Amino acid sequence: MSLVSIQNLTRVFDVSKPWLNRVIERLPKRYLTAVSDVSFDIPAKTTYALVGESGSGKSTIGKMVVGLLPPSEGGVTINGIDLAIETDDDKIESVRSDIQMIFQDPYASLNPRWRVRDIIQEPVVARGGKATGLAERLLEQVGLTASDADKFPHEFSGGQRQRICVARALASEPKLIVCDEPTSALDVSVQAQVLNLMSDLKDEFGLTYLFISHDLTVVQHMADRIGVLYLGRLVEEASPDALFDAPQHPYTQMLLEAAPRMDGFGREVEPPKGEIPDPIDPPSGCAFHPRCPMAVAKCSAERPALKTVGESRVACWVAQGDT
Ligand SMILES: Nc1ncnc2c1ncn2[C@@H]1O[C@H](COP(=O)(O)OP(=O)(O)OP(=O)(O)O)[C@@H](O)[C@H]1O
Repeated sequence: MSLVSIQNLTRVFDVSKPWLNRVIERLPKRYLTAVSDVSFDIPAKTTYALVGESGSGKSTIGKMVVGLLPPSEGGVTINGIDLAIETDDDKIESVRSDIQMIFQDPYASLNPRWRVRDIIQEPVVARGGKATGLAERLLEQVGLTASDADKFPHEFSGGQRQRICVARALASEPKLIVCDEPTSALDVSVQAQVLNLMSDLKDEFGLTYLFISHDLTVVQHMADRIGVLYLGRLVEEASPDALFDAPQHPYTQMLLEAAPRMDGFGREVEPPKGEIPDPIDPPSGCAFHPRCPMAVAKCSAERPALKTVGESRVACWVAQGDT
């Protein structure tokens, strides 16, 4: 059984303006579908990367996986338990303690008034656990020193702060860490160091990662499997080798063209061409068709499902040879 199983996950936001609805009666409600019918599994001790442009639904999926946001439809099970419907408090607590999240901005996610020791130990202390020496041990494991435990967050650089966030995430011995753009706020030179650290810790602690990024080249070396999201839907899923060697979906091809193809991490990436459509009023058929250089008539009429093509699963009529 996979550690994480995501089935037909959908999240719709009501984006009507309540004050306007009060003024103008019977104004139709407006809904934004941020995530639509997304399914994938993450086997234990592997890294699944979700990649897509801003607004493609990556963070919304991350929040549903950690239980911060309930799905509108479909669900997420972790070790077979669905946090949105489970009623047994012990089971909910055991799943919650297995999951941690690391956010993009290490500046915002550390309490500036707390010493690093208290920040790292907090998840353990909050559960009534023993934390003596824990912060010092974890700081050394993330490449800082035990004496850093007495300092405050402002005494560290951005990369060091993200290391503190990693140490805090490890404190409760999680099985799954959801990493939402963990390096994109960092200097290019520091990004690779933090990514390498996260890879090493994964092996050392047997971690499973859901890794969210807008940059395919960042996840190329970390991921066991990559899912490409476009306007809330998975459009391609493959291993990094298959995706980089033979991308099937025109959107994946566009993302790869926008990214420099050299080895390494974190270089400046040009945005892909064309405008992202309005998610409140998405295009018919395949939502990518207005930007797609290969689109045919069928693409605007019918939405393709994910099907296996070569070593990928891809949702594209042209790639599937079914035009
Ligand atoms: N609470 C909310 N209420 C209304 N709309 C939301 C809410 N949260 C997200 N959205 C919308 O859902 C869509 C997906 O957002 P999400 O943040 O998941 O995308 P993302 O791929 O993580 O983008 P980014 O890289 O910019 O964070 C966007 O159109 C966003 O505006």
